[in-house]
Amino acid sequence: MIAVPFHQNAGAVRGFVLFSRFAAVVVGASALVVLAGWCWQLPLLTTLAHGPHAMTPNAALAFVLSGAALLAQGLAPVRWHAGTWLSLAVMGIGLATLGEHLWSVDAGIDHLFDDPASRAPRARMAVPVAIALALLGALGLLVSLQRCLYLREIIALVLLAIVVTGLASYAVALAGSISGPFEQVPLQTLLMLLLMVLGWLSSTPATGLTRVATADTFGGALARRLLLPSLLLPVLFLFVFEVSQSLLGLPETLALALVALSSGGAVAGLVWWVASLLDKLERQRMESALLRNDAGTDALTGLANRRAFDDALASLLRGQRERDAVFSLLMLDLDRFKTFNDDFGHLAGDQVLRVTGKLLRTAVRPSDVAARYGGEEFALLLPDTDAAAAGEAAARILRAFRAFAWPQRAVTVSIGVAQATVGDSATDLIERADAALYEAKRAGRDRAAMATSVSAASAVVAP
Ligand SMILES: Nc1nc2c(ncn2[C@@H]2O[C@H](COP(=O)(O)OP(=O)(O)OP(=O)(O)O)[C@@H](O)[C@H]2O)c(=O)[nH]1
Repeated sequence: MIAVPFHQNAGAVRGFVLFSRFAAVVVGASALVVLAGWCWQLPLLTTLAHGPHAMTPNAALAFVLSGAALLAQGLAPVRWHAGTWLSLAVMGIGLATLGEHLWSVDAGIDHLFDDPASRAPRARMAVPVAIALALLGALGLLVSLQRCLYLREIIALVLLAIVVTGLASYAVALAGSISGPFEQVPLQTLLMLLLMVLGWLSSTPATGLTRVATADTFGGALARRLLLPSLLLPVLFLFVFEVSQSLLGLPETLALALVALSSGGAVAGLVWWVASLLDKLERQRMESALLRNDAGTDALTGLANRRAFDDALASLLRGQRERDAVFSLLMLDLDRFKTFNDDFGHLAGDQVLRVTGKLLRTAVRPSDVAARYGGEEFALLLPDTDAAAAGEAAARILRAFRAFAWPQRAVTVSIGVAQATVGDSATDLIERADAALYEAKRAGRDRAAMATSVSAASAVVAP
C-alpha cells in the first residue's frame, strides 16, 4: 500500500512508483541478459539494441546492481539498506573505470567476466558511460539516504542531459554517422540510463522535481504530460536536421529552415494543447462556482440562504478575533405578515418576499451580505460597520419600504441592530440583534432598535 501525501494525485503517485519498479526490473533483467552473453560468449546477447558497440560486462554488472538497488529502495524503509550499498558499488564501478581512463592504468575492472584461458582483449566502458554510472550510483545513494535533495536533483538533471545528448548523437547517426564522445556508447546503455534516472526520480514521487509531476493540480497534470516529450524534442529536431541534409541532400540553410518549421509547429501544438486544457479547467471552475452559488442562494428571493449566512457570519467573527475587524448585524422581520397572507393569499405574500429581497440588495453595499434567515425574517451582515453606521443603514431600509409602491397595502419591516463585540459567538450576536428586533416590534413596528450592550435592553430608534 503506497501512502499518498495530501495534494498529490493518488493515481499519479502509484503510477510513478510502479514505473520505478518496472524500470528496475527491465533494466536489471536486460543487463543480466548482456552479462549472460559475455559469460557464454554469445555476442548477439551483448548488443541488445542496434549499434556499433556492445555493452561492456562491467557496465552491465553496474546496471544489474543499480536495478537491484532501485527495487530494494521501494521495499526497505530504512536508510542504510541493501539498495544503499548496491548504489555505492555502482558508483565504485563508474569511478574505478574513470580512474583507469584518467591515469591509463588497468585496475582489473575491465576483466571481471573474462575467460582466463582466452586472454580476451579488455572491454572498458567509454568515458561518458563511466561518468554516467558514477553519477547514477551517487543518485541511488542520495535517494536511498534521503539526503541532499538539491544535489540529487542536479545529478539527475546532469544524467538526463548526458542521455539526451547521447540519444541526439544516435539521431544524427541514424541519418548519417555517429562521431564525438558518444561514438562508443551503445544505444542500449543510453536507454537503460534513461530508464534508471527516471526510475530513481519516480521512486520518491512526493519529493523534489517529481513532486510537481504528481501534484493534484493543473500544474501537475501539465508536467505529467509535457515533461518527457519536451526532453525528447531536441532528439527529434536533430534527426529532422540530419535526415534533411544527408538523406534528402538538402542544403544546410533549407535543413535549418525545416528544423525551425518543425520546432515552431511543435511549440504551437504545445501552446494549443495547454490553452485547451486551461479552457477546460476554467469552464469546470465556472460550473462548480455556479453550483456553489446555487447551494448558497435562497430560491425565492435570490438572497443568500441560511447556510451561506452562517458561513459569512463565522468568517466575520474570525476576522474580528484575528484583526479586530468591526461589523454589525441587522435582523429584519416583516410586520404582520401573517395577516397579509391571510388577506391576500400566499402567492401575493411570496411576491412581497421577492420585493423585499430586491429592496435589501439595493439598500446595502455589494460587500454586505443580505440573507433570508427563514420565513419572513431577513438578516444583513455589514462588514466594517459600527453600530451608528448600521443604524443609518437600518433607517435607509425603513425609508425604502415606506417609499415602495406596494400593490395590495403598505408593507413595513422592523429591524434589530447589533454591533459585534469582542468575544461574541454567533449565537450571542444573533440573540442581541433578535432582542433588539423584539424591542422594535414591541415599540410599535416599522422601526429599528439598537442593542446597546451585551446584556442590556435595546434602545428603540424612533420611526
Ligand atoms: N407567503 C409566504 N409566507 C410565509 C413564508 N414564510 C413564512 N411565511 C408566513 O409569514 C408569517 C409570519 O407570521 P408571524 O411569525 O406570526 O408574524 P407576523 O404576522 O409577521 O407578525 P409580527 O412579526 O409580529 O409583525 C406566517 O404566516 C408564515 O406562514 C413564505 O415563504 N411565503
